[in-house]
Amino acid sequence: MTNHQAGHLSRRSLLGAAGITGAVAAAAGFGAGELVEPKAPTALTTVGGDAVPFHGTHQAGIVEPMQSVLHTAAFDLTPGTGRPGLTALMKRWSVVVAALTQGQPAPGAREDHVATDAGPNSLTVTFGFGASVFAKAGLQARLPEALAPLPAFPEDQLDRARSDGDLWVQVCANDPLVAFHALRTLQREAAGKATVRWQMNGFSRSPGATAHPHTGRNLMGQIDGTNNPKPGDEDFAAKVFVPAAQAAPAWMANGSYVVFRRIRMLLDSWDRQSLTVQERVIGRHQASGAPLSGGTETTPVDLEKQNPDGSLAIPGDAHVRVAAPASNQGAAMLRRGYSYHDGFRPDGAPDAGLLFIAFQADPLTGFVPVQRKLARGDALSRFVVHESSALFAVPGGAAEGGYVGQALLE
Ligand SMILES: C=CC1=C(C)c2cc3[nH]c(cc4nc(cc5[nH]c(cc1n2)c(C)c5CCC(=O)O)C(CCC(=O)O)=C4C)c(C)c3C=C
Ligand SMILES: [Fe+2]
Repeated sequence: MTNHQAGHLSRRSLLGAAGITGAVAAAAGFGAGELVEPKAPTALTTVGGDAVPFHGTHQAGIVEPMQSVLHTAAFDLTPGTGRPGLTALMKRWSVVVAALTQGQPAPGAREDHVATDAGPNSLTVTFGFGASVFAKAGLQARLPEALAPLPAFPEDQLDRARSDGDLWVQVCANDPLVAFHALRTLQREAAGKATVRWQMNGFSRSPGATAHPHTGRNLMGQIDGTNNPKPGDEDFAAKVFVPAAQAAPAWMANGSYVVFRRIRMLLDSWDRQSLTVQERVIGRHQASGAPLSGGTETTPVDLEKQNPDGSLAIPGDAHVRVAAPASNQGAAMLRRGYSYHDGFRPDGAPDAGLLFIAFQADPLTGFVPVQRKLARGDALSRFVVHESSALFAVPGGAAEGGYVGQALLE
């Protein structure tokens, strides 16, 4: 039993006792609640103490379970930074992140105490390079073909100021102060070399929020992420990471490509649909996440299954049908999206949706064909608007004493 559960139980039993004595308490002139002893302070739990290694074959923040808080930002190099400045920045960012992810202060930086006592809280920081940085740093010869600009998809309403960028950072943690502190530290360390181009904030379920942990939900209420490739799958690495042996360019060995899309949900319109319509749009039951073809959340989707009247159990334009690898020559990606809410728009509608983040070995055989198909025939597209877009090369992880991007920059 965790400290939290113990606290909860003792409070519940105390409340039970208070129920019995409530009448006596009221008669004595104070509420029954006041008889409840304050909960004992909870020590730093395993949530706060959890640390994810920074060094490794792959960067952290890709295969790890999602944390509850996301900050993601793109930086542009300041004029004149060039390759030496970029190299110095990646070295410095790596040193700082290696420390912060282990709950240590950033070496050589003034301690601001924003995250003091908070523990590492599963902090991960993932770095990427956008196509635009290669010319600025004199690295055109090392630009991966896979970083070719994403095509324009029908119905895209992209804000270019909140798209693309030279460098990408994804900061994830199970504590908002830890996440903010990491992002702010990265920004400070970039002074004179790079400035923030855009920044967005996302959230997911808190660790321990449910006694039956399952795949998280998005702001439409759906369980989202069920049919993601799983780290235990035989072909997981081939789908998500650039194989070291055949990496082209070689510096992308063990790296990945991340597609970022800010996708606003038209929640007022969504809320006006019946549950039946909502479930047919996705092809899964809302409460359980089970496919409309039957079973439980984890039952494989049966795209052939028919209803007694001969109609398809999973409609022809259902999101899971159109997005499925089976409908896209096996195209797959690891989705690690976060919800966002940026208040309300002038018309009163929530400015909210999904910060879609998907890692794959090659976007040209991952995201691009799937999004092409979704943009043409996905029932969900009536309820979403793609507002920002970016593609970044995410190099492999740093070795002890090394830094992210070393193979590119040296
Ligand atoms: C181009 C790729 C995709 C975009 C963009 C996208 C947006 C998007 N998706 C949901 C909600 C769900 N998606 C689900 C499954 C799913 N989605 C994609 C791809 C994109 N989604 C894939 C490849 C899959 C898996 C398909 C399969 O193999 O079955 C699901 C079902 C649960 C799950 O498997 O994750 C939901 C729910 C939203 C709301 C959204 C844009 C806002
Ligand atoms: Fe999806």
